[in-house]
Formats: sequence, C-alpha cells, structure tokens
Amino acid sequence: MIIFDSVTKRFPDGTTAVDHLDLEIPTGKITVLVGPSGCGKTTTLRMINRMVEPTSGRVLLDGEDVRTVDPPTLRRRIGYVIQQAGLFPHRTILDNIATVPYLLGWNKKKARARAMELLERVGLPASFAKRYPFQLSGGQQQRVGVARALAADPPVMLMDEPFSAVDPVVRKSLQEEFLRLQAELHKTIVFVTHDIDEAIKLGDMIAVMRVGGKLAQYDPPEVLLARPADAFVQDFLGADRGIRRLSFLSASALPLHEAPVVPQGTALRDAPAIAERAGDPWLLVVDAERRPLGWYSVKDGVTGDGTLGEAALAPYGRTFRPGQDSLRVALDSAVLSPSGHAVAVDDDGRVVGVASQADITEAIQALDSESGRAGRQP
Ligand SMILES: Nc1ncnc2c1ncn2[C@@H]1O[C@H](COP(=O)(O)OP(=O)(O)OP(=O)(O)O)[C@@H](O)[C@H]1O
Repeated sequence: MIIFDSVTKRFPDGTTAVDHLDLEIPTGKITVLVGPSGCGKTTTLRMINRMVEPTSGRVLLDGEDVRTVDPPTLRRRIGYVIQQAGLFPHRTILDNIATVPYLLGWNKKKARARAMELLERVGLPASFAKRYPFQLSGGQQQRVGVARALAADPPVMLMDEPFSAVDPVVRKSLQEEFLRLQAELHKTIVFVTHDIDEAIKLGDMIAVMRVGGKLAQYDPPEVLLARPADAFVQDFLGADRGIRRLSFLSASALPLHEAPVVPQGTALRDAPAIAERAGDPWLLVVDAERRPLGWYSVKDGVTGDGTLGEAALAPYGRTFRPGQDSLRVALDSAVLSPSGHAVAVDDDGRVVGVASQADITEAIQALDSESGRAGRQP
C-alpha cells in the first residue's frame, strides 16, 4: 500500500502544487489520479519515487517512509512510464526494454531473454527487437515503454498519461491490453490522466483532484458516478453520468418474465389470449431450442390460421446475459427492442426471460437504496 499522509508540495516560486493530500493507494490495484491541467497529478505521482520531495507530510510505501530509501534503490521497486514512451532513440527496442536489468547488473543474456519475453507480453512481434524507436508507431512505442517499466518486475508502476499521445483507436486497444496485462500481473499502479473516461475505464479507485492540489473525491468509479461529492466533481464527470454508471451495475438482479415467451408452434389464434394473460401485447417467439426468433404484436389484431413461427416478426435486436452483463447492456437491449423489453439469454443463446424498461428502472432504484450513502468525501 502507498500512503500519502498530509502531503504538501510547495515549489520555491510559491506555487502550491499539492495541498495536504491524504490518500491510501491499495496494493495490486489501479488507482487513477484525474483532474484538470495543473491540479498537481504529476507532482503527486513523482513524490512516490522521489523525483519530487514533499515540503511537508510523508509518503509511505508498504509502511516505509520513501525519504529513508535512497532514490536508486526506491526506483528499482517502482516502474515509471511517461507520455510518448520516452525511449532512448539510439538504442534498439530490445536494449530499451532491458535498460533497468542492465542497470541492475544482470548478465546480457538474461536481460535480453527477459526483454524478449516482455516484447511478446505487450503484444509486439519478436522481429521488433532489432528495430529503433523511430521505426515504430506511437502506439507501438508506448507498448515498449510499458515493457521497459515492467522489465525488473517492480511491484509498483507509476504511469503518467501513458496513452494520451496516440489516436483514440490505438488508445482504446492500449487500454484494453493494459487491463489484460494487469489482470495477470496485479501490480500496484498509480495512473495519471486528465481524461475522466479513461479514469473510469481503468481505475479500481479514482482520486479526483482540483486545481490547488486538493483532493475532491476518492472512490471507486461506480461510487463516483453514483454520488459525486460536489458540483466540481459532478461537472468534471460530464454528461451521461447516469447511463455510464449502469456499466458498473450487474443485470443479475433483474426480474425476468417468462409469460411473454412463446414457442414458434403456437397457433396465431391463441396469441391474443396469451398476450392477455402475460399483460403485454408483445410476445417473444422462440425456436425449439429456445433461441429467439423475433417479437410478435397482437396490438393491431390477429388474422390468419398459421403459427407464430410463420408470422412476420419484428427483430429481437440485442440480447443480454444476466450473469455477465451490466444494466447498461440490458437497458440498451430494451431501448433498441421494438417491444421495449430486453431479451435475456444464457451462455448458449437460449432465452431465459424478458425484462421491461420499468423492471430496469426499478432494479436501479433498488440497488441505489441498498448501497446507501457509502460515498466518501475527504
Ligand atoms: N518545478 C516547478 N516549479 C514551479 N511550479 C511547478 C513546478 N512543477 C509544477 N509546477 C506547478 O504546480 C502545479 C501542478 O503541476 P502538475 O504538473 O503536478 O499538474 P498536473 O495536474 O500534472 O497538470 P497537467 O495535467 O497539465 O500535466 C501547476 O500549477 C504547475 O505549474
């Protein structure tokens, strides 16, 4: 765990970059520092590896005041990744990745073997080993930067806007690879960004800072979205907060209705009575394996002798899996469905029931009252 204990940083010109910061950064998780330009994120990050020394207060790494550890020893335990990778232009990719192992006195063979392993781990081909940084795209260089920081297997990684110099598509794939890598490695990561969407996507914990170096709120993303501490945080979170927070709520609590689900062999003439019993004009027609075929509406009256399987059906659209998907997926399924109902399926795509938009609204309200007032404010 990394602890900031009432840490203040005032620069010689009088600028207070960080002001009495208290923060507990959990081991093995991603903690994101986010906030507008100049709010003290980078300064905070650099006080962990002593690139910046606090004016007052203490930074503790696993209980040890970092000021009692000499910087080279400290930095061996702490990987550091910066924007635009910061690679050495005249060294090959392999030697760039092996930088820290070389400094640690590993023999060349072992250092290079480790670098090759990491090259693969961050999704780059072995053939890149001999290239120079200028022969790689921005996104590829950024991956090398991550590999270099991981080379000595430090338990802590500091990442300062590592993905912000690449285009949005590359950025998205770097973020996804980064999350995959972290799921294997469980490093203690402190990640700086000014992009709230990136913070919400990556952070297990998010520290929102305001200009003047003060902590505005420190919470997991779902709590931040549900209960912003004040108008500044609310404003910083931006529009769609309500929709975005649904991504963190599981769809497993939704009540699923069976009554409107009917087999394809059902006679058309029986449809109105079934709809009446179900209390819904829309029936979801399923095949023999319970896979969805489409929606049938009795609203405009029913004519003909065939079965529902032979009738013209409206597309069932997007489905959701209650165990795996979020309420956001369920809501999207309901909004896109002609019936206004979301179709729930199991892992084999078989229908397990349907949920209405009203069910989704109720589930959100129930989760809200369950979670109570857990939001923390410093
Ligand atoms: N060496 C320095 N001397 C004086 N002031 C500094 C120094 N370094 C940073 N600052 C000031 O401290 C404040 C915090 O800077 P910092 O770089 O930590 O912010 P940041 O949140 O990382 O900003 P950005 O998102 O723009 O990178 C800013 O007002 C900045 O101008």
